Amino acid sequence: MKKEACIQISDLQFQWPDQKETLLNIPELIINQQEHLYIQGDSGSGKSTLLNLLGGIIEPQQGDITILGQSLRQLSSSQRDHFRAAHIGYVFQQFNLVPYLSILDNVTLPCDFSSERYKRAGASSNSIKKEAMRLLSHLGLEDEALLQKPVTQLSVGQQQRVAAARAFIGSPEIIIADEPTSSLDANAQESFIKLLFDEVKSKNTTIVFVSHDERFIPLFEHSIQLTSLQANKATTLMEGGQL
Ligand SMILES: Nc1ncnc2c1ncn2[C@@H]1O[C@H](COP(=O)(O)OP(=O)(O)OP(=O)(O)O)[C@@H](O)[C@H]1O
Repeated sequence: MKKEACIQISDLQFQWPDQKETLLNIPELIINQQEHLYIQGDSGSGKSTLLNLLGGIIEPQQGDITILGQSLRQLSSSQRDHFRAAHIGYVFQQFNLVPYLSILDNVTLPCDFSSERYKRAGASSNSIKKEAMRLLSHLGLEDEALLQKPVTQLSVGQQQRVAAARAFIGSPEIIIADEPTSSLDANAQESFIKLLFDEVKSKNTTIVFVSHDERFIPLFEHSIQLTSLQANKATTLMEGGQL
């Protein structure tokens, strides 16, 4: 059976206003549902810019990005915000947990911004709180005493698991993970990646993962390398095993 495209990029060019050259030039990229994309590149090569384009936070000067069959170009800025909240979960390098919210309230936060995520989380486990507990438990955080702690008192690895549970709640079709393992040691990185892939296996989820750690490339069907302008080269894109 033919898989549906989850992310489709065609003829994309992007340049920041103060830059002299095109930062990103991606003629074509198709990621089907349940396939995963690994993005690597030097500092300044445009990784975060590409993630922002995929999330519809910024718009390209040329070309089109279609997510789950919806061209982002056809949406207004507020429609793009709504679309992003409903369909994309984020895990950031610094986790971005809200310090004055409990662990559970941090995890359920995306459900406050998207009725779709709220409904899907409730449907998975009868209530969004139960779904948050299920995700935390699956990610190795089930100790009741631990869950009472303020997020500021969690270890880096624990904070990262809370951030991952928050990304997964309400089953968004895409998880964008921007260097999520960079603050962990090598063993913790591997176990985190395993948990991430375990959770997506049962769902129709695509992971877009930015990292410098090439150990993880074999887990991804697609990998691209962005080249930095500072290196005085044109931005290039290589896909699928050319790395
Ligand atoms: N809002 C912005 N306005 C203007 N230029 C920007 C903006 N954001 C990023 N840039 C520039 O675009 C280039 C790519 O930046 P970007 O943050 O996408 O790179 P990156 O690959 O994510 O880097 P890093 O690995 O250091 O996070 C850099 O030259 C940066 O200065």
